[in-house]
Amino acid sequence: MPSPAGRSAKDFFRPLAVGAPEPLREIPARPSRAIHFFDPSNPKMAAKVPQLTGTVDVLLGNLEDAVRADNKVAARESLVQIASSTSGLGGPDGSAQLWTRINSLDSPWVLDDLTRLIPAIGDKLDVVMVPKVQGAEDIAYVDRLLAQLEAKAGLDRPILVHAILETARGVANVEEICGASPRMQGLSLGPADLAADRRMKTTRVGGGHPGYLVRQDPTTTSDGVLGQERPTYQQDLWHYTIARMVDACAMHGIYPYYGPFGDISDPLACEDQFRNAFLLGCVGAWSLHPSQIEIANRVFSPSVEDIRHARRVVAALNRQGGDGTGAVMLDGKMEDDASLKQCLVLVELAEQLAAVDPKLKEIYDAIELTDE
Ligand SMILES: CC(C)(COP(=O)(O)OP(=O)(O)OC[C@H]1O[C@@H](n2cnc3c(N)ncnc32)[C@H](O)[C@@H]1OP(=O)(O)O)[C@@H](O)C(=O)NCCC(=O)NCCSC(=O)C[C@](C)(O)C(=O)O
Ligand SMILES: [Mg+2]
Repeated sequence: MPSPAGRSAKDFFRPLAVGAPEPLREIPARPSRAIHFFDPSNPKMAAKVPQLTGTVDVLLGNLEDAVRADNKVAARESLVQIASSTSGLGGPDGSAQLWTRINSLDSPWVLDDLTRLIPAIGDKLDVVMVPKVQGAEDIAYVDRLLAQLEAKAGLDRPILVHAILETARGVANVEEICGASPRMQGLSLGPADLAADRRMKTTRVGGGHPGYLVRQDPTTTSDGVLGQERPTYQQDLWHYTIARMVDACAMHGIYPYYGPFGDISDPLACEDQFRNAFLLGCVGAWSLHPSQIEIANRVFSPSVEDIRHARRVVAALNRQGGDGTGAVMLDGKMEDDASLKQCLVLVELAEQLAAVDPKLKEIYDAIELTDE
């Protein structure tokens, strides 16, 4: 049966152009807690890139929305200059990955974005983020074009593709988008465009809304008197979409990300939104302002408490049988093969992060287990 992208199984991992690099069989789990957006045409932001390189997992040169139309060419050219001149940025050995968000596929700029960037800095670019992806056909278009450009540029490493879900059709097609190409690295939520496309009645870039709530039922006393207290609980507008993204990504072995939180002045709500996404299965979020990098780095790194608990569960199950099967009691709770698997998710993530973050390594290494 053909894949959603129309390719048979035997052709799925064939390069789409003669001389293009072999597609990857597995998407590497490179830490990407914060994808930090900068406008390369903004001199102040561009000047901050070298100092951010050691502090953030991913730097993304944004060419799409938030870059003025009359700055599109300047942004593209400045990105070429920044990628060529910043040490430690991009490529397999970069201390920060280099991503770009190209203009949308129906825009007048996108063809020049790709034909300019790939030959000039294709060896540095790790991931191309494609906005407003509607279905597998959009990924197929970018996939073939990237293969042609990689072959022409003589690149030996395939550039990966990340799709933003920001239309109702994109959400409806989320599974086929994730499976459309071996280049697919992950998905981000685009809450602002998605809200507009869905005709939601919000005006924010991500985050909640005080009107989206549930209210507790009225309470009555034993005398039948109606109580006045009716607490309300704000709900998460993005839960449904994030949950769909997480399942689609897990099914295809790629990575889900929350996306942007536009209220820079509310770090607490930003942290909560990021943490919800982390707990549901996302590996990172976007940072739009330098102040959001620390929030994402902290939230998307497992806590000391989680790692201590996870290691205790691993140790307890190993003590029992050595192969991690069976059931044990720890702190009054049953732990078994399935809770072990959850704990291993956290332990493996901590190892990946410690490999790139020396401060975190020190913190995780210092955790002591009190059990015998
Ligand atoms: C919000 C803004 C206007 C506040 O910018 P500001 O200059 O007013 O803020 P500030 O607090 O005064 O900035 C302090 C310093 O940090 C710099 N700075 C500030 N931001 C950055 C940055 N990102 N990277 C590097 N440096 C930055 C800024 O230039 C300044 O430098 P200075 O100390 O030399 O004066 C600004 O931060 C910004 O433009 N951020 C990026 C916005 C962006 O990329 N938006 C697009 C992604 S969200 C989106 O597209 C939606 C989506 C997914 O498509 C969909 O939901 O549909
Ligand atoms: Mg958008």
